[in-house]
Amino acid sequence: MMDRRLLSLVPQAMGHILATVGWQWVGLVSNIALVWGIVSVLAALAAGGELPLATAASLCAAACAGKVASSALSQKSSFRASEDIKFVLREKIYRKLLRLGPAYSEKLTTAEVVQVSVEGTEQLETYFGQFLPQLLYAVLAPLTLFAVLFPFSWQAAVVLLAFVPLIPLTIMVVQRIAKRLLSRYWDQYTQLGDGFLENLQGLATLKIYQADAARHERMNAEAERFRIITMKVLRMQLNSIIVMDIVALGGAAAGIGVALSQLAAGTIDLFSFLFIVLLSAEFFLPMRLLGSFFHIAMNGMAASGKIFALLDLDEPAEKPLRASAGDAISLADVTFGYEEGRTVLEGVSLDVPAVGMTAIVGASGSGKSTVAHLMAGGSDAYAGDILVGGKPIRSVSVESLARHVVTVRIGSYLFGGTVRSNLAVANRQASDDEMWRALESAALADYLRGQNGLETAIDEGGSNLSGGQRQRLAVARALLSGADVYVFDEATSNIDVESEERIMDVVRALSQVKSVVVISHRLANVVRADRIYVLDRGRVTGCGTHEGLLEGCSAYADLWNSQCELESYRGGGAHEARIEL
Ligand SMILES: Nc1ncnc2c1ncn2[C@@H]1O[C@H](COP(=O)(O)OP(=O)(O)OP(=O)(O)O)[C@@H](O)[C@H]1O
Repeated sequence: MMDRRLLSLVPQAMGHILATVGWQWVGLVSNIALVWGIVSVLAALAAGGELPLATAASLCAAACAGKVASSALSQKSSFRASEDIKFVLREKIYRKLLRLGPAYSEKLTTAEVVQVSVEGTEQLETYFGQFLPQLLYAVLAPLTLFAVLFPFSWQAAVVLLAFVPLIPLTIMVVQRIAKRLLSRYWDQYTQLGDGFLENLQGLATLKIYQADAARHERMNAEAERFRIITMKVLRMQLNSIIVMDIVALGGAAAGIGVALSQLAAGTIDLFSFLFIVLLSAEFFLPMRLLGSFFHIAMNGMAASGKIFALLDLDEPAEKPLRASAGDAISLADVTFGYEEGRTVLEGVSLDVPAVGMTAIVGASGSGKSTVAHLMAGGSDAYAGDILVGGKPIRSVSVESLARHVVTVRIGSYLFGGTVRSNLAVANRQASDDEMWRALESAALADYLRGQNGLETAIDEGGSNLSGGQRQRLAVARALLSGADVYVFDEATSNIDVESEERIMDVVRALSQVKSVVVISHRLANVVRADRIYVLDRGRVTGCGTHEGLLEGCSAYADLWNSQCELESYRGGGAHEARIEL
């Protein structure tokens, strides 16, 4: 109930929780005083004596003022107890995701992260602001009332107090069922969120293939499963509230029954009887209210389990990477698969020198992009060694790695905004001149001069640009980043041949001063690379220069010849060499 780890997240909350309980207690004392004032008038009225109106009126007025003030102050403290939790948790989740880096999606889904950080933290607000103060108050209030009623009728006070623990006992029984049910509820909730997000992202594709109706039905089925589990949760909550009500009302009735029998026997007077009757419900109200908060708090606790599981995920070490003259990337005997039982790379060894162009070629599906994925720290789940600047990549912080290696691939994301804001993502300090130079290099400057220059509007995902323009803007952005290693993964696909040639000129110039890795289907782009690695079904089957590979690597020669045939058929004829095998 009192989760130490949750409490340690916002240590200042405990003070506000205690203040809330204190003000609630002042409210209870005011209530007792109010009942005292009313009962003294009623008892005097029944006895036919002089009415203590002046004393009762001043007591009631003071009690009412006390109730109003304590209610306002306890609400204020309750708000203070909960106000930090959302901020603290969301900040922790955000920072954790940054530290996990691109590999985070291997461990949890985006929908899961969104749900725990939005709804999960909302429910924890109730846990801190309402449930925890109520938990303490629900113990304090019956003990106070017991002490007050004991002198009037110890028997009634004992009976009333004896019924109070039955409510937490009911809560404990419900908690056992609730824990399992709520964990299933959250699983289905995140599953539904996942499906929804995916369908939304792929909506255009679903529409094109008229597959949206089938997806709609699948989502309906998932939503129905979620509805059923939600109803089960609600039913469990309602049933437990009914049980708690029966215990509370039964306890009050038992206490009143004892007091009534004592009144009939003449062992207590009317004042004592009325005092007990009017305060008996107060014994149970705090516990009963605790029961109502309990369900929201339980939901929050279930979410906190997921939040802590996320916060506890192993993260890459925080060592920064110091660039040195010998900086490069090397893979030594790397074996990797995205799924268990399916190897995508097998014993891959390759070296990327600190300066120069390294190319990776191979048939579709041979594992080229997977090598780029690992070079960018996309996964830790490989066997073998990957060294960046001579250090194991696992020991390099995500931030350092991101500054060191930049990847441009098909569909690199463009943000809604302007050309300037998209370029600033890579380098916030870049001047207009630097931005224009990068755009010039990426063969996009002429087009943008005809538009609104750096202020040209870019729609979300770059949807108002052609595929080639999108790609060229992504290349310009990468050039601005000032990284040490550039990985161009099919970065010039989607681009007309003329622009492709211009970009490849820039890539070649870049490789004179930086480390450049080029992954390209089009071998003409890598003919002048310093070293070419040939991948075949996840294995390196050749390494050398273009000329050397044509002679010594049949897989490369096959690829080259088939591309030459295709391009001469299309009338391209861009290649200067053609060998006969
Ligand atoms: N995210 C992923 N999850 C599971 N399998 C994947 C994933 N990405 C790639 N693969 C699989 O890994 C293998 C290698 O894919 P990869 O994209 O590295 O090849 P590639 O040589 O770059 O291909 P292409 O030239 O067509 O882009 C393929 O069999 C592919 O199905």
